[in-house]
Amino acid sequence: MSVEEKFEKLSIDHHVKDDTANNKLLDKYAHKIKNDQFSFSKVKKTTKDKANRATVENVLDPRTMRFLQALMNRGIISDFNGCLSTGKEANVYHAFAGDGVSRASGTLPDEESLLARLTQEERAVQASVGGKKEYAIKIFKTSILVFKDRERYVDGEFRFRNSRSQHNPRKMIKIWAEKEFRNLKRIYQSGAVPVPKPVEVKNNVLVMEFLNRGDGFASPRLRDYPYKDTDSIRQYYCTLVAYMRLMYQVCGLVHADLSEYNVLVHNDRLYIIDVSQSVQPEHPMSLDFLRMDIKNVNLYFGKMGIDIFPERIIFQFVISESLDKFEGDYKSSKDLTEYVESNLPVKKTEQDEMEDEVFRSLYLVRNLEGLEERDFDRFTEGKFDLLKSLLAHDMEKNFTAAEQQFEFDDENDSSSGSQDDDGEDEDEEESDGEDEEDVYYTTDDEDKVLKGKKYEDKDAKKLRKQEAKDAKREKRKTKVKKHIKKKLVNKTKSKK
Ligand SMILES: Nc1ncnc2c1ncn2[C@@H]1O[C@H](COP(=O)(O)OP(=O)(O)OP(=O)(O)O)[C@@H](O)[C@H]1O
Ligand SMILES: [Mg+2]
Repeated sequence: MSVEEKFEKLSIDHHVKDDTANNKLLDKYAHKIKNDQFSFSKVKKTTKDKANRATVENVLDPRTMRFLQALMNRGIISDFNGCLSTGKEANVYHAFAGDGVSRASGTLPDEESLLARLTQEERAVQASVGGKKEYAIKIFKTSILVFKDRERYVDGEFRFRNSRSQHNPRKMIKIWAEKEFRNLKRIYQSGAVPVPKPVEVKNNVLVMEFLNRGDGFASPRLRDYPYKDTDSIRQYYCTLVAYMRLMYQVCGLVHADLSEYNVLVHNDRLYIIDVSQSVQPEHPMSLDFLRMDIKNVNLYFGKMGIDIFPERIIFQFVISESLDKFEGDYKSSKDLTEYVESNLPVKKTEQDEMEDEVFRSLYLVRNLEGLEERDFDRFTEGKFDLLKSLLAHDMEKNFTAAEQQFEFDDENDSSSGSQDDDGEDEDEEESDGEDEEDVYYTTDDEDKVLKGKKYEDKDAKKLRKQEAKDAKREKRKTKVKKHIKKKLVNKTKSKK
């Protein structure tokens, strides 16, 4: 029996509906996907049979299988078990940790054990009796439909920006998995917000700690969590609001897909998952993503029948730099709840709802530096809302959307010298065929980042350099040209 056949035999625990919907969507638009160029270049480059790249469940193509086998060979994982979830962008599998001992090179992995599937009960027994560490393995799909949607998160994210890679699904997926790994690591190391511990990433395969409910099942999503009472709903709500602020202020990230589906309740604490799309506050759309996160969280908890806080006030709470820092215990949901409750008023009146509606329709920019040329007309027509007041001032000024005024930050004007206008650009230093490199990132206890083969320090250095370069380039991209800024300021002055 072929590997693919064996894999098809594995049953899928849940999300089956999602998968059917996904397939329907894929069928409907399959003819519109232009993948001829992609397969053509691949065929040209290699003499391998196209079947080598065929995927099982859109995920486990032979190459991915080889990575999994390599993980087993290196003793990172032992048994690779069943599928925990089949989602839009990735499948998540269960595996037991290996003994950490590399098999002699050339040892062929045992295909049987790679595809062996344990029942939940067997997993629970092995974990409790054998004391085995469990991992969740997230394998990103290389489907082009899904991949297309990712660009807006990676565009403008200078840590991962690599324009050429963005047109190559394989490279893109690698960036995506790496992005999730690095975001997880950043949050995990902060200690402020619970996330599964990241273990390793290689191409489209991410290994992390498995959050176990204790009986072989994964810990439940917030969406499926059986709350004890209203108090516990309220406490989880406040904790999640606090986590948004801590993620922003301490970890420097906006989740960008936060909802009851991407939060697990593990050992009575909320764990944030699915951070591949999370962006830094510098990302041009970070505030839009944050607003969306807040809306999702409020929508869910509002439906759960508790009092919620106004969206714009949560927004301000998350980004305010002048607000007192949280000084309680990160692990205490009581402390987190108190912190949130003492800073945020409950949403009560119709006026509050109206204000939130206006807030949802606002066009968010970070400041005048983030104003793009194409927005100039909208701005001058008065349709453009600059949230400078919201960004710059603190809670005392209790932001009301209706009171907003345009404000200009011209303090950096002198720094935008004439070089702004010459559009000079640095050379792009991008290497092709990157996806062929055997690069691993791992997190061990000393936070040592290991990289595969001979590229050990070179890669880290390259990445750091690229980040700095991209940051500069990104800044230039969104900088308003000096003459436009002048026009803009003059125009507003004359309006006053
Ligand atoms: N570390 C983990 N421990 C336990 N279960 C996990 C872990 N990571 C993910 N899961 C399970 O897998 C599901 C999907 O994970 P995730 O949200 O990261 O992937 P996804 O592809 O974005 O899924 P979707 O498209 O459905 O949002 C989660 O809802 C959760 O049930
Ligand atoms: Mg998810």
